[in-house]
Amino acid sequence: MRYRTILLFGAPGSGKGTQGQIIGSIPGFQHSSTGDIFRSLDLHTEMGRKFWEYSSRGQLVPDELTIQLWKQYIKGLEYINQFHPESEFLVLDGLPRNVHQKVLLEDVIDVQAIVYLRAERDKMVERLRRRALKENRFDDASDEVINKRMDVFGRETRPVLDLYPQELIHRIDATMSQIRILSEIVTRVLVPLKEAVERPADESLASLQGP
Ligand SMILES: Nc1ncnc2c1ncn2[C@@H]1O[C@H](COP(=O)(O)OP(=O)(O)O)[C@@H](O)[C@H]1O
Repeated sequence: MRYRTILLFGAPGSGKGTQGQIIGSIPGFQHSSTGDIFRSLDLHTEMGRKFWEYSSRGQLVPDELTIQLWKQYIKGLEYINQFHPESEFLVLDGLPRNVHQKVLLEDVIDVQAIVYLRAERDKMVERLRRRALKENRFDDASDEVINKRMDVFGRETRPVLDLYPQELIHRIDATMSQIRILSEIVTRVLVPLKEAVERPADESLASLQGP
């Protein structure tokens, strides 16, 4: 069974992580961020070193490694009973990040909606500079690395959107307040999807129970 999936899509600094964390606290939605998974690695391990090596230069970690790590992580969540794919949506943040990753994931995820958080590049660069001060992230540490990451988004990640059916894509202005962005995502995407999966079960239950 492929995971029912909502993609959180947007450039670095668009606010995917903030929204993803909040959405992940709503019952029925499992947030999974590849950036968070990478940052949780011990930098002394082979995988941790690879992450540091690429991300500190503003580059993507190689695709096979990324997908392998993510699959292990999500299987682990299923195994310890923290993710229930038969009843929950996966909210994927930071994956797929290029066309090859999209292809590698095709037999694993069933993309039912895409939330695309959009803002002008300058706005997002400004946010990343502020985040660097607050969160001490080495991939936000210099304008050079930040600009490199924005270029990678435009060149490798943004084209992925063109490969999905356009009716799945919900474009949302990432410069609005966080609560308004959340409200848009909830009403335009989460409620309709959740009600659509719950409806058949309810209806069949109702028919079992009679009038
Ligand atoms: N799907 C992915 N493929 C390759 N590298 C990734 C992927 N997701 C995250 N990374 C690595 O982790 C870094 C941080 O990612 P993330 O937390 O999503 O930050 P941001 O959205 O600000 O770029 C990326 O710059 C990249 O090096």
